[in-house]
Amino acid sequence: LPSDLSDLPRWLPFTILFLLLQTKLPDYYEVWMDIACNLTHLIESRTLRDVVQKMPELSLHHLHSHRELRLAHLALGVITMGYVWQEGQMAPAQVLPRNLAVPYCLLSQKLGLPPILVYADVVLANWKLKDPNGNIEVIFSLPGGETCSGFIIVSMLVEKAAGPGIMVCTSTVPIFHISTLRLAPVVYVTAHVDPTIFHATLRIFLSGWRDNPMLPNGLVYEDISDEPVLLSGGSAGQSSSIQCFDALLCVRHYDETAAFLARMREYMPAPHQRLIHSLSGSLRDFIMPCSNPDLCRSYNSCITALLDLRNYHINTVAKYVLVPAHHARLSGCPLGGVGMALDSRGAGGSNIMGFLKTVRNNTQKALIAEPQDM
Ligand code: HEM
Repeated sequence: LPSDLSDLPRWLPFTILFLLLQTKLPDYYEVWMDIACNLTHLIESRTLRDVVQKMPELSLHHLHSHRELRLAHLALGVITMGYVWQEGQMAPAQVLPRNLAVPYCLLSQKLGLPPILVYADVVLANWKLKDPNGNIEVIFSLPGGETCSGFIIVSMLVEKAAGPGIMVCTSTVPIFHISTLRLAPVVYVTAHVDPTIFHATLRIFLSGWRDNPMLPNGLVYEDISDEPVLLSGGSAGQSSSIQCFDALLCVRHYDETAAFLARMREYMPAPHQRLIHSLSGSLRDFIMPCSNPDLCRSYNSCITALLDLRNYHINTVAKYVLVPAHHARLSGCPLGGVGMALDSRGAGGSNIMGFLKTVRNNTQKALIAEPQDM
């Protein structure tokens, strides 16, 4: 376990679900909050870039708690995505202006996060209670209306469902309790996320500036670095929960697949990275030679749960990325070949289906032969 247990509340993704109810920043940051809250409107009226350019350059001195820092990172993250992609994929901004770039990079440095919207922002830190019954809603939305909020909330519910599993990972409770992990919330995607809107709108605002043909050289953060910076967009590949399960259950990935997942870890909060690292052990090697059928079955049921999730996810990606891309091509979408640049590649520039199937197959390979009951 990470040695610094004072990290604990920040350490566990699911804990953030219960603790990060910060929805306001000190008044000094009103301008950031106003822009982030009105993002969709400002993008649709194509005025966001003008508004951002006129924004004063704020200092970070009035941000005190970790929660305030995280909320500010989320706010500047959505503003940055809106600024870069306001005009669509065809005309991304090449330079992030100083009044946004400087506080955003300083804040990112403070938090140990990259200066781009990450999963830990847009999902883990982007929710608030809607009513006393525990219903939730997003704090900031990107364009895409209910599809956007639905996508964020479904991902958040997956994190919440993963919570008890993470709890087991960090305790000495017998492993078979992990098989109680239920990732059923992912099925809500189809009810709340419209494939066409996801594909044509939301996906663009989550795109980054690494391996992205629309911003091949990256983005210049004015007065931070003269050289453009390359950063991947937001992806649930940055979910620390799923990587925690892989680590604990010893699901091994290789070559480019492992490299991509490792790169996604760099977009997670440092305490989450440390947790994943500390869980990577030899549980499977311990179970393998053991002849206890219950233990083997419990282990396999965990792997099967992960496998089911990944199979479901592959079908979802086909429905939300590949099918709409095909329709757009058939209908002679005005974006032509250029706008489709993201279709066969994920947010990280990976070949989507090949990558996801390899991850799934590696999960399957972790299954172990169960000994006969004694
Ligand atoms: C409309 C719904 C979704 C779509 C279209 C989608 C799309 C993708 C794509 C294209 C990738 C490839 C890597 C990348 O481009 O970054 C990916 C990876 C991944 N996604 Fe999703 N995703 C969806 C929902 C979710 C949800 C709700 C979760 C749960 C938190 C999730 C978890 C993951 C994980 C963990 C990976 C890394 C590969 C793995 O470990 O299996 N995705 N997703």
